Amino acid sequence: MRWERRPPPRGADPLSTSDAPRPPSGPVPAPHVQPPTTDSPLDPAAALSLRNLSKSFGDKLAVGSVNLDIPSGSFYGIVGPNGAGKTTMLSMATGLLRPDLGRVSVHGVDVWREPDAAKRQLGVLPDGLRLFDRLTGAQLIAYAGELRGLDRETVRARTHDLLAALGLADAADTLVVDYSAGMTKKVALASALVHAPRVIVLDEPFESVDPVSAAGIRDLLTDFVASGGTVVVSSHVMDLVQRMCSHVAVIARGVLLASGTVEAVRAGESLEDRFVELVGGRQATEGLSWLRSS
Ligand SMILES: Nc1ncnc2c1ncn2[C@@H]1O[C@H](COP(=O)(O)OP(=O)(O)OP(=O)(O)O)[C@@H](O)[C@H]1O
Repeated sequence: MRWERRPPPRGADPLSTSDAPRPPSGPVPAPHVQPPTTDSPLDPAAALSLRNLSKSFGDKLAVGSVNLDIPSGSFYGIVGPNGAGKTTMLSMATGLLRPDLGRVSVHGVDVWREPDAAKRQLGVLPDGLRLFDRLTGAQLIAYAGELRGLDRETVRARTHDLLAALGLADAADTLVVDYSAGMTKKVALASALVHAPRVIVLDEPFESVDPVSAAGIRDLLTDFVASGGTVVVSSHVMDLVQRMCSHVAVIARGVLLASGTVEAVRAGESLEDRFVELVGGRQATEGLSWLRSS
């Protein structure tokens, strides 16, 4: 499918790291080059601008004072260990979860003060999204398009294009409840794209998706970025992020440890090695000696 041409991406950002407190143990500090701070104004030129974004669940700090600018036209990876706060951060950034503190804007529009205007610019694939699964794939995408105010003809044409682009044409009239996990992910992605957003935010988009479909989704996202759109993707697969993304942010225990271009963050190492260094190394498995065969 084709995407509208948009202004070219901004130049690569220098490495930046958060001014937020570091987790209590382990991480190796990254070089520190003028990151946005809690007091910096939201950056209207950024696709997403996060300031002092914070959220606790009871006593548990899920996200602590994240400051981050995601450049327009970037393919931005968010990486972190399980429970790091990625989903919580992305949910707050896209208007799905109200922050305790902080602000976020999408192309200069405040997500929590002007939610309708902000959400028109956003396409979101949340983790574990519940869908109206008694609709067919085609009906679900069309429903998402009409909710976004598109006229019937545009919805019909885009639904057709998206089903074809994501390899779901043969399942267009199948109920979503009968889709596999990977097909469900793809139809949710199609529903997030139908209104042609400027910024696409995807939480674990490749989970449960077969390699051929994953390559198709990657191509679609790469085309979208090439046409001036911005993609933000959380993933645990470092190799994929290193190959696919122009920028990356590393988050652990709710704190941003490093952010910037992939080249700058990995600093000559593989992203995976750098990630392990930043988040505090591997976990010991000595305690599982009973699991080893004798
Ligand atoms: N609704 C909730 N209620 C209570 N605690 C929550 C809730 N959502 C998240 N948390 C906690 O907040 C922390 C961050 O969770 P989050 O889902 O944002 O992490 P994540 O980086 O997306 O993890 P994963 O990679 O495993 O998906 C975790 O400790 C989690 O247990």
